[in-house]
Amino acid sequence: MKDLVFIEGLKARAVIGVYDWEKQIQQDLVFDLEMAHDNRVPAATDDLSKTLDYEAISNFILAFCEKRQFELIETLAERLVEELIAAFTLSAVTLVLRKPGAIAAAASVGVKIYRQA
Ligand SMILES: Nc1nc2c(c(=O)[nH]1)N=C([C@H](O)[C@@H](O)CO)CN2
Repeated sequence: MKDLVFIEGLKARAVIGVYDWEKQIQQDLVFDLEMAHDNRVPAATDDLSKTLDYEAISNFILAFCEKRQFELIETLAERLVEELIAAFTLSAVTLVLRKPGAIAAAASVGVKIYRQA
């Protein structure tokens, strides 16, 4: 089964970084998610409650970034995916997390993880 629900280019602000100056400011983060889901079920019923609600998941990510603080983007990615799997009963998720302002000479840097429940 190859169906997905995805979120692309979700922009959030977070206190994130290893250096002292980074702990005093918020920086931009950008999230791409692919979440496995059998989309035939919501399509058959036309029922939001049978979907992975991308609005609810986006709001969850924005709230997570607002209230949590980490040094590494790896840690943020791992903790966020753990919470998403638990909160939305995800079976599998791929997360790409970019920190576009981190390296001036690079368009972006980041991590990509894939986790199964
Ligand atoms: N693999 C990683 N490398 C680095 C990270 C990180 O979170 N993961 N973080 C930093 C600094 O916080 C950097 O973003 C400051 O510009 C360096 N390398």
